[in-house]
Amino acid sequence: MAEAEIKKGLAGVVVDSTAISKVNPDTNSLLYRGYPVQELAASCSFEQVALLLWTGELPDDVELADFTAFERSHRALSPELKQIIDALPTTCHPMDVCRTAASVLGAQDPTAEDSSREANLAKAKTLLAGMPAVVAYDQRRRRGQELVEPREELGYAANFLWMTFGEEAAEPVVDAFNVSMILYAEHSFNASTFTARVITSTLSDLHSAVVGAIGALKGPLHGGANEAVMHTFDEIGIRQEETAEEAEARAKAWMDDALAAKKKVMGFGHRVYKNGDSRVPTMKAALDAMIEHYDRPELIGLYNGLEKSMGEAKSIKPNLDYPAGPAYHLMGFDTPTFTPLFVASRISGWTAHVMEQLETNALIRPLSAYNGPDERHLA
Ligand SMILES: CC(=O)SCCNC(=O)CCNC(=O)[C@H](O)C(C)(C)COP(=O)(O)OP(=O)(O)OC[C@H]1O[C@@H](n2cnc3c(N)ncnc32)[C@H](O)[C@@H]1OP(=O)(O)O
Ligand SMILES: O=C([O-])CC(=O)C(=O)O
Repeated sequence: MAEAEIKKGLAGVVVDSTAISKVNPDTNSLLYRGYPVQELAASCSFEQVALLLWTGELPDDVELADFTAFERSHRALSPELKQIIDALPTTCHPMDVCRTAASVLGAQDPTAEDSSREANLAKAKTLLAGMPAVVAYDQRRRRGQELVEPREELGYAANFLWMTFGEEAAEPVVDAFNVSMILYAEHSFNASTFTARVITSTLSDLHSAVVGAIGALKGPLHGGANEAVMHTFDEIGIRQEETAEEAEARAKAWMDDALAAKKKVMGFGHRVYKNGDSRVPTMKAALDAMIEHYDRPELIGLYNGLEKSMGEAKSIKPNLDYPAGPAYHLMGFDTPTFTPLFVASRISGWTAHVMEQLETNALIRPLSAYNGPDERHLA
């Protein structure tokens, strides 16, 4: 067999088609089912966007009301799942709790083995409705706080914040959180979605695909970067008494040192976008709103300092995780909770891909080039 060219990391390889989203690095745009993500973020709720991703169309009033009623009645953490979460050490990463919870929810679901589109859509809706309670409760128990029950009169974003903090969030915070959920929802064949599609391609079940996707998202080269951004801010040092200019100067110096030491700085760079991530301007605007709301100008100084230095030294632009990290910090989330927030959102995209994969399934099984020892024999 002729030697095949190896495409490390599948970079530049088109493995299948999708109608769910279009990432276009040339125009720096992202469409969900044809709609620019910025327009969706400006006008829609996360619930509407999830339905769009799953069904291909934005819901009409009746469809939205049906889903809203379903979502609001499936938010509570079951006593069994709560007990399992309580048994996990608080030293484990919250992504481990998410992964475990998704697996438990699969094991508890009587329709888990039914991979019809109808059953998978119902499972996707149930998972999306149930994950906020897992993420919120896990952060609370680590702080020694009690479970907060969901409130049916609140929308998804407002209720998520309510269950996490036990108080009603201000409107600008709910809006910024809703925007982040929409921006994180879907991004074509990224590593976690591809993982979900690989698992689905074996005709395994939807929950298994989501569990695998959570594992793939955890790494700092993917979803884990939103936490890593905050670790960078912490390493530079957040000094509330500082002006934005003072913070910017320290951040620039930190970045210069980091790049001189050939460090990879999380929150920058992207496999597909080489000219800036299409979602960053919208998330940056949400971060700006949070900075204003909480009156924390020093954080924008850190943000600008890192971005400028990276841009000047390497022309590498921030990705979505860069503004999302400090925005979640300002909202009050603990840093290790950031990637679970990404999970809660991306469940919509992952499950849409599971359903799409099954429509025209082919087992995903690439080839490898062997570079081990030549054939040899025992004695
Ligand atoms: C929501 C998301 O998942 S978005 C992605 C989140 N991930 C991160 O923020 C992690 C940091 N970024 C990175 O590691 C990379 O940019 C990736 C993995 C996202 C994309 O990487 P790839 O397309 O594989 O590019 P690769 O890692 O080969 O980088 C190309 C060059 O840019 C440099 N580079 C890329 N990103 C960074 C970075 N964040 N910091 C410093 N240098 C970087 C690389 O060192 C490399 O330089 P070299 O050619 O001199 O060796
Ligand atoms: O597309 C990617 O490789 C990573 C990403 O930005 C995402 O999953 O949102």
